[in-house]
Amino acid sequence: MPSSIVLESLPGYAEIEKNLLGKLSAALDLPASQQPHWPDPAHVQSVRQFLSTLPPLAHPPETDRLRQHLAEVAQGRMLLLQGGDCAETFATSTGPHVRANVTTLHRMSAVLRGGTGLPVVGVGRIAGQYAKPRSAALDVLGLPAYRGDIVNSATPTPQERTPDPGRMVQAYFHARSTLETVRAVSAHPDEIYSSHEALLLTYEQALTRVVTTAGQPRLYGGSAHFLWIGERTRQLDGAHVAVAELLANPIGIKLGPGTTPAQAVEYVERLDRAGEPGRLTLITRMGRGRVRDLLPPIVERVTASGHQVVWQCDPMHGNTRTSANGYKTRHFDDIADEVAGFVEVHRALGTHPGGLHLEFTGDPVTECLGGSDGIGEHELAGCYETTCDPRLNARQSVELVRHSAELFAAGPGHRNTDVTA
Ligand SMILES: O=C[C@H](O)[C@H](O)COP(=O)(O)O
Ligand SMILES: C=C(OP(=O)(O)O)C(=O)O
Ligand SMILES: [Mn+2]
Repeated sequence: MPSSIVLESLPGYAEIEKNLLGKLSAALDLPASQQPHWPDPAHVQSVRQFLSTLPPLAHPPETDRLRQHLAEVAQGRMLLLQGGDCAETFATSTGPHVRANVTTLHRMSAVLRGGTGLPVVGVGRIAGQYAKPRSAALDVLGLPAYRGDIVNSATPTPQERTPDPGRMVQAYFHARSTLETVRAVSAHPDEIYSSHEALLLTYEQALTRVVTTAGQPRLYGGSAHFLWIGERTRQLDGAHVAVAELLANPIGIKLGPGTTPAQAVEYVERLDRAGEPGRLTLITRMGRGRVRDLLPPIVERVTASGHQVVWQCDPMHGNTRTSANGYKTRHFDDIADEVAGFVEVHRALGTHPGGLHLEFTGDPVTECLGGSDGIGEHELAGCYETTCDPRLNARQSVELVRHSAELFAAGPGHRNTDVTA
């Protein structure tokens, strides 16, 4: 197999590279939802140019390793555990916070592995989860909504809420330092991969590189190993899907209760053109009350299409509510019940429930209700720190995974590992 150095020196290589980058630009010309209104487009261009000269944060050989793990998940031999903050902030990209999240993810993985007998690949919502889609353009004060630290500040003043392109550079360096901590606390083979929602397309474009792997030049998103498309940006005629389609990274897509089985098949055909097991993760987030009804026809149609996807349950985003005292929150029991519904559906259809996508932190926050500490509405104010969605704290996270492990263990994957015993 020719090495990338040899290939890159061939006369036609520049043309191949230009062609791939041209496809990326064409995808970026499509309508894109949830992008900030930057006040100074020239500043955006100079930031994009600067970021494009920096080394990627995720290296293609690591990204390829994750692809191999996800192929195992898609084929029922492994589980995927993904999670972290809803919105990482620059102020909390500190050693203690990152360490707390990563060590909690390790503990959760160990509990899931121990409880199911299946190997687990861990992916953090980490080192890039700085951009947030919002339901409304304005907040309750009538100010532009906070869209994540990569765009503007959570501080409620008109000046702080004005999108600032310089924040993309800060995000890059915060992600770099976060990765340093992740690597320091994750000795091989407990490698933790990075992921975030590929929302802010200027940032994603600036970090995309043409890289030759296995003798083939391809576009690698360099901002993280795994990128997902959010519920609010999954339009089939939009830029987010078109960009993701071009990338060699494993891709996820959130599917909310409005997703039709026909749409799910279109996503699979667009985002897994080569029919590669685990290339695509379908992250369903239906809500506890609807998962048992809405998921089966989607799973049936996708299975009939022949594509081998990773089925992952996000039991957080369909179960958000406002407490009587005004906090955006979620109840542990609702979260646990959506996981149960997800596993029941996959067991009934003979498909592999591939894993979980959670919002959690290792910090002792009081953002979600319930769990063995019985956090009630009046406790929410005690330590409510998120700038966007409520996260499970360390104790609730481990408890949820322990409960989930019992469900994930009761299936064919577990029996297979037991057969040799
Ligand atoms: O994770 C994210 C939130 O669910 C999303 O940003 C929407 O939040 P909002 O309804 O508070 O805007
Ligand atoms: C915004 C998020 O989720 P969704 O796109 O599913 O609403 C998220 O994961 O934080
Ligand atoms: Mn969220």
